[in-house]
Amino acid sequence: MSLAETDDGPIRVGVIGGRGRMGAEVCRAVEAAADLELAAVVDQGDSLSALVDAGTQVAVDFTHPGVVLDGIRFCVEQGIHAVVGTSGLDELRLSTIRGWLEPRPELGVLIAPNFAIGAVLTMRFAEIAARYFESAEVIELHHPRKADAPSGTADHTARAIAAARRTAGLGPAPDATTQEAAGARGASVDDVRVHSVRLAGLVAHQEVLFGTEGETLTLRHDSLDRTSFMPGVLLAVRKVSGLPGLTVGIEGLLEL
Ligand SMILES: NC(=O)C1=CN([C@@H]2O[C@H](COP(=O)(O)OP(=O)(O)OC[C@H]3O[C@@H](n4cnc5c(N)ncnc54)[C@H](OP(=O)(O)O)[C@@H]3O)[C@@H](O)[C@H]2O)C=CC1
Ligand SMILES: O=C(O)C1=N[C@H](C(=O)O)C[C@H](O)C1
Repeated sequence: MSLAETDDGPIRVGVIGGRGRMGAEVCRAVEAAADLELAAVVDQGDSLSALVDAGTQVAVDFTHPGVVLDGIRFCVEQGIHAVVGTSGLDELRLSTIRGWLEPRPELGVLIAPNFAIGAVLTMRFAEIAARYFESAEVIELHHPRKADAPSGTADHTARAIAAARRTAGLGPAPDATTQEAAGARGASVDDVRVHSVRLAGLVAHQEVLFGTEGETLTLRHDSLDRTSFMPGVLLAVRKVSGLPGLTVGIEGLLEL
């Protein structure tokens, strides 16, 4: 039996980055779920082979953009399904992962920029709203220990807005700025401005601002605690073995 096959017992879950902020929360959530078993916890300095030794069927990765590909590649080579929350997986990296999966059509890798239901809905609402407004900007706000900027969620949101604007035939958002302090207008992600705030006391938050003649629309989501991500992570863990290939986002699992 390959590691990814189930024997109708609890799903054996391994957590990569299991001593980090998200990884530790995932370990607690898995331990509290009757249909899941925490089989292995791997962190910096540990060998990924512990996942295999423990008979891991689904690995969950919350590590760092610099190492996430190593974990995914290892899982695919070892026949372990993977659920990945780590940010920094751009289109180029996604196509590399698709290439690794080609010889393993039975395996599932699910990557989500954000597992919180409110964040998933915010991205969907933003995509719907985008074509009705001349202007759109994204502000993401996070805890100061976050390694990357902008956040994966903001990057995904901005690209979804940009795609919807293109489909609607909208041109660039109006902006007459000719003089600015470096960074004052944020980063340009697919021509959508994204502003990153890092502030002690915050967890993970995002505002999407839309504006047109005489009105604005603001979408805001707040993850006040990392437990907000757990229902989405556990849903992905339960479903990934039935989703062969690469899946991006949990929208499909929520039937949005
Ligand atoms: N998709 C989503 O819903 C969410 C995604 N995230 C993303 O998840 C990632 C992790 O975030 P967070 O938990 O806050 O970060 P942390 O830094 O708290 O956790 C990452 C953990 O991974 C460990 N690690 C580093 N390298 C390796 C390696 N090669 N093998 C195994 N473990 C390793 C780190 O160890 P050490 O500290 O020693 O380096 C650390 O314990 C980020 O990319 C973040 O953006 C976060 C929240 C929600
Ligand atoms: O690092 C975090 O904390 C988070 N990272 C993800 C991202 O980069 O979008 C998801 C969420 O914003 C929390």
